Amino acid sequence: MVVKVYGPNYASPKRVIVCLIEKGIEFETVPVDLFKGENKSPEYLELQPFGELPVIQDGDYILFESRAIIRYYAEKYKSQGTDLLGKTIEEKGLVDQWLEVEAHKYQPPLYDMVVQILFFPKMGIPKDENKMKENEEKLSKVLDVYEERLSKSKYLAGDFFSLADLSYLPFTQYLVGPMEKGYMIRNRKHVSAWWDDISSRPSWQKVLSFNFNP
Ligand SMILES: N[C@@H](CCC(=O)N[C@@H](CS(=O)(=O)O)C(=O)NCC(=O)O)C(=O)O
Repeated sequence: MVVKVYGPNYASPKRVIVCLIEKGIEFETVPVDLFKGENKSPEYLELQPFGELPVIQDGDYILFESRAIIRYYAEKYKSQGTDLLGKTIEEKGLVDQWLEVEAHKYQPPLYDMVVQILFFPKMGIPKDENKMKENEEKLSKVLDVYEERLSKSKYLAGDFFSLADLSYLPFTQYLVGPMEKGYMIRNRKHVSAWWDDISSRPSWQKVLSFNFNP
């Protein structure tokens, strides 16, 4: 059964897509246009009651929350493609730790900035400069922790690329790309080297090359 990924144009679904590519899992995409409110349609809400992207359909199995989805496929296809979970229970613990840090410390301030810089202008909503400054300061403190960690370890969970690193790809791409805040990465030597390493992976380059139809 081919996995259906809803909302390929957006960052959280890309977190799932890059994982499927790393694992060599066949998928197809179903466009969902947030600006047309298609994520609030009854059909979509039937799949994802919070009306957020992504959701996947794998036969009768439906799953939402991008990090739950990548954990599911990393486990289900553990012996296929790149091992993204670590080998020992201690490594798995560190993968989970840095995945949780990404979800609860890195993503929230960055998501607020993404919405303000990339979404608000399309919706005619003015930026809140104070909020932007506050979020950039929060994100900067989190990146300082990564700089320290990555001065001791090639990847966040250890000397292997894992879900913990993969999870950072979509939104950090926004940061260094359309948000024009790449200096937050480049000003940190070890974070910069880590970003160059993970973002140059063929899987992520493939995601960037897709011309997903909105
Ligand atoms: N924790 C969720 C967050 C999903 C989420 O916020 N998705 C955004 C799209 S993206 O910018 O994260 O890619 C969305 O649907 N936003 C529309 C909305 O919240 O109504 C996940 O990781 O799947």
